[in-house]
Parts: sequence; structure tokens; C-alpha cells
Amino acid sequence: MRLYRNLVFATVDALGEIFNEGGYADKVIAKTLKRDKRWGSRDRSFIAETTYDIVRWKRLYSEIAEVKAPYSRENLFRLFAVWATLRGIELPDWKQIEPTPTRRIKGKFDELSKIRKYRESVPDWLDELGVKELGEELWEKELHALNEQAPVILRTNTIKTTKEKLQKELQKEGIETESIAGYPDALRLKERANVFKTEAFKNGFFEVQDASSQKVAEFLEVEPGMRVVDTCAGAGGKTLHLAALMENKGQLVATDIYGNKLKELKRRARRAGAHNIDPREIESSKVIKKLYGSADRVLIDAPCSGLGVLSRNPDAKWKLQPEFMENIKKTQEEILKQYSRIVKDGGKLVYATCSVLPSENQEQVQKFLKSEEGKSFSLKKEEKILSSETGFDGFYMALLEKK
Ligand SMILES: C[S@@+](CC[C@H](N)C(=O)[O-])C[C@H]1O[C@@H](n2cnc3c(N)ncnc32)[C@H](O)[C@@H]1O
Repeated sequence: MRLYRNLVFATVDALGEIFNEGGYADKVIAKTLKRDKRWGSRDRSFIAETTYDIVRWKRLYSEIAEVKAPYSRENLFRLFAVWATLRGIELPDWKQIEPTPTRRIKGKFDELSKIRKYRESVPDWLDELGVKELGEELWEKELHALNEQAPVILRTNTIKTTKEKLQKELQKEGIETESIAGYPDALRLKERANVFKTEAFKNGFFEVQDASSQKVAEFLEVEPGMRVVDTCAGAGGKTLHLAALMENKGQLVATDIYGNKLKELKRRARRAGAHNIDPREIESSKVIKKLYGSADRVLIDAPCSGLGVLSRNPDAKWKLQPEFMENIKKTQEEILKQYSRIVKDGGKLVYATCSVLPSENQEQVQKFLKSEEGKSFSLKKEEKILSSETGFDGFYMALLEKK
């Protein structure tokens, strides 16, 4: 593989923003890719994938390169040199890249790979937490799976098309996909491609959504004509799926504390042809109180650590802090108690997270069931999805019924 100066420099700039200025990898990469209109799809995937790789393996590569935060430009080039060397790519003789002894890099890699926190590249505190929550063996497997590059999965928008028709449309645009057993609306890309550029996307025939995430809306057992509330709707990944399962019939209230996310939801809903969504920003507790006792179905896709989606969001390893973990658990507990009151008698509630930690998942549900607010609910079923078992995101979902 030949290394192109402008692509490597763009990657190093992106890494500087992520590591030194706290930028979010997805946003920084999206901005970087806008820098040069002449970049083709290969150039763009070089920048995106190399940046994600170095973010993913930050601790391991820093240890090998003997560099520390805050990273000087010279140090960022060192990290890049480690990345290239470990992939067998010949380093160019640019002045920014010092001659790096390949044998030394590989030797250090072999030595550090014996220790999990370096091999899987995680901060000490997170490694300790993972072991405490899942046990040594399961954490090791899960962490390894979460360091793999995530596959690209689409969810067919059944409001507008069928999976078979979508597959043909994409094929016409040069994109090959395959079905996934057990996931009725999902298609997996055989090769990575920028699906957002396709006519099929512009026409609202699909959304990009991980296979595990596609299970959540199904778990809620919605039916056309119901009154459903998606309490932590964000930009609407699951809201849009719920709308499709409800066949656009009934009422789907989508709330979130961030109005800008709901704006994005509205845009996506228009593209998807979903007409039964009523977005409501939670500006005060009144917005939720007004909904008490009114819904057949309630989804709480709770804010969480996001540890189950590390494969698509590897910078969370470095951005998460122990204090955040404590606070988010309190938020989850409060949200469950408050938002469960939206469910009417005989109605159902799904509590879901994209975390693999029992303390954010089954332990929260158990605590809720023992609380005053949870007394009238019973647990119907729950599913713990591990990335090491499915190859998709780590997720948790529980279906509760109100007596
Ligand atoms: C896991 S994300 C939701 C993802 C979204 N459901 C989807 O499928 O695309 C959690 C969401 O909860 C929102 N949130 C955080 N605290 C909240 C609260 N107290 N009430 C409602 N939403 C909240 C966040 O803004 C975020 O959008």
C-alpha cells in the first residue's frame, strides 16, 4: 500500500483534534472528510478507518511508540508509524516520519500483547470494572469482540419497501447485501460502502442500524393504532422502526431532553415517510407528567455507558470516566421510576441500553421491580446480547408489563 501525504496529514490532524481537544471521533472524521472534494471513496475510507484504528488502539500504540498525552504533532506521526508498521506498510522517507526500527515495534507489540489492558487497549479502571461486572473470562472475550470493526447493517424501511426490493435497488447501485437469519428487516453489506450517497437512501428505503438495535423496537410488541411513547428518542433510530412496525397508524410520541436531536428525528421521519410521530422536547417535568397513564407501550432506550457499541464508537474508551458511570446509573434509575408512570394499566414497557454491564441492565430492572413505582410491573422477558456471541453490538432489553 502506498501512503499519500495529504491523506496521512489529514489523519494526523484528525487524531490531534480527538486526542488533544476532546473532539468526538465521528464528528471530527466527518469534518475532515469535507476538507477536499477531490478525495474518492478509497481516500475517504483510508482517513476514516486509519483514524478509527489508531483511536481504538491508542493505549497499545502509545506504549509502543513511548508517547503520552498531550500528543505533539511529532508524537501523532509516531503513532501513525506504529499503525503502518504493524500492518506491514512501508514507511515513506518524509521528514515528519522518523526512521522507525520495524523489529523494535514488532518486538514491543509481542511483549505488550501478553497483558490484556495493552492488548485490548483499555484504561485500567475500565478493565477492572469489566472484570468485576462480567468476570475475567467473559470480559476478555467481550472486549476482544468490541475491538473488531463493526459490520454495516441496514434496516429496511417497511413503510416504503420490502427487504427483497431494497436488496435489488442497492444491487443496481453496485452495493451487494445479504440477509441475516433472525433479523427480519436487516441487510448486511458484503463490502463497506458509503450507503448515504445512494438513491435508495435518499428515497428513505432504509436506515443504517445495527442488528442488535433492530431487536429493541420489536421487543416492545407494538401494533398499528396503539399509543406509544419513545421517551429517550434521540435522533430517532428506534422511533422510525416503531413507526414502521405500527404501519404508520396510531400515535407515536417521541421525547428527549435535546431539541436538536428531535430536529434530526423530524428530518429522518420525513425521508422515511413516517407520519405518526409527534416529537416533544422535555423542557420541564410537565412534558412527561402530561403523559402519565396514557400509553399502551413505552420505550426507555436509556442513556448509558455505550460499552456495547465500542466497535463503532471506540473513543468512548478514552472519554468515559468512573464518575460518569456512577451518575449515569442514577439517571437510569430515576428515568425508569418516572417514565414507567406513562404506561397505562395492562400496558407494556421496554427498558433497553447499549451496554453490556449488569449494573446498567438487569440490576437496574431488579431494583426498579422492588421499588414503589415498580411494584405494579412484572418482568415478561429479557435479552442480554453480547458482541462476542453475535458479532453485533452489545445490548440489553427487558419487557415489563403493568398489571
Ligand atoms: C441511547 S440514546 C437514544 C438513542 C435513540 N433511541 C436511537 O435509537 O437512536 C439515549 C437518549 O436519551 C436522551 N436522554 C438523556 N437523559 C434523558 C432524560 N432525562 N430524559 C429523556 N431523554 C434523555 C439522550 O439525549 C439520548 O438521545
